[in-house]
Amino acid sequence: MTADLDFAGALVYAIPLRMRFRGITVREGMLIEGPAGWGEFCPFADYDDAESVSWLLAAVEQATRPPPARVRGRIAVNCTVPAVGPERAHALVAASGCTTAKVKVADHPDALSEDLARVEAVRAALGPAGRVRVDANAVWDVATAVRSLRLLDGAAGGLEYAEQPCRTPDELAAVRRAVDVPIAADESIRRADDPLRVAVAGAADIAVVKGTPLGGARRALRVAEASGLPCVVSSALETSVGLAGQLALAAALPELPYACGLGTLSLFTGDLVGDDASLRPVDGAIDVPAAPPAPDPAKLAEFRHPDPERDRWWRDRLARVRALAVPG
Ligand SMILES: O=C(O)CCC(=O)C1=CC=C[C@@H](O)[C@@H]1C(=O)O
Ligand SMILES: [Mg+2]
Repeated sequence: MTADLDFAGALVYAIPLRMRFRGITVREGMLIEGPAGWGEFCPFADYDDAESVSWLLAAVEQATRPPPARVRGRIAVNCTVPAVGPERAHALVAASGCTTAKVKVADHPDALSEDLARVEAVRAALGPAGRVRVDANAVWDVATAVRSLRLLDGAAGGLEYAEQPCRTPDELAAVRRAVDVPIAADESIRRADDPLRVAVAGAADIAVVKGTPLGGARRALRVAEASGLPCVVSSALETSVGLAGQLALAAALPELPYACGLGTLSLFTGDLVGDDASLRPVDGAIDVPAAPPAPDPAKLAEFRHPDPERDRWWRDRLARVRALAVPG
């Protein structure tokens, strides 16, 4: 299946972010061309080779197969608010055109007062009809999650949901029993040994499905079905090339009751496709492209990784992950 892919000609990119997100300030990855278009291979540095196999499968699916059948052509998205001060958070939300915002919280051990101020500012920017969700990226213990979520729910004037407050499904279930805020599972699904078998029903109200780390749109659709829960599609900070695959997933899900976390190009200083093809939200939603957009040569020249050692690191990583994906 991978014989048609131009692995040797894969391109390594580096795009600075506008603000630190998930501990990174520059997003790196690779673009790979195949018979159906371009795919993006961009596991974060903390994903080891074995965990990166599914990221490669997502790139291969997109470069070799057409997107799955869609049931919608436009995807409502949330504004993503990193761990920034309240003024910046307010400005980001006000400029986004979105009516839902996802606020990063628990960025460091003493973050709660900053988190409360950020959430209040986001509510003020959205007005009473907007929706505010938070994401703690699995760092709280159960007691801290329960205490923090009660306070954040108050500061937000009602939270839509809390994403991955703790690490394990058992901890999520305990938090879910103790608070009124709905719970969404993210890392419990995308970093599970077998996302098709992970039991999040009972531990969560909502499943966050990310097509890129889950092995592509088709595999993510199976994970969504196996979860038995309403789903939110969320980005893994791809350029427009990889985001197209995530939008294809969001377009194919039978039900999509929540805004998706796919407005993340606002965190980037640039993109790899032309400005007219860049998958940025307009009025809080993104139109699903018919096929993954092709990179623009001028943008590739601008964002080609400037460090030859880093370029080599990505090529070596791709070779190792390919060897794991296709043994022998
Ligand atoms: O869901 C969103 O609004 C944006 C995407 C997002 O938050 C994430 C993207 C990439 C890595 C993750 O740590 C992070 C998440 O935890 O959901
Ligand atoms: Mg998350």
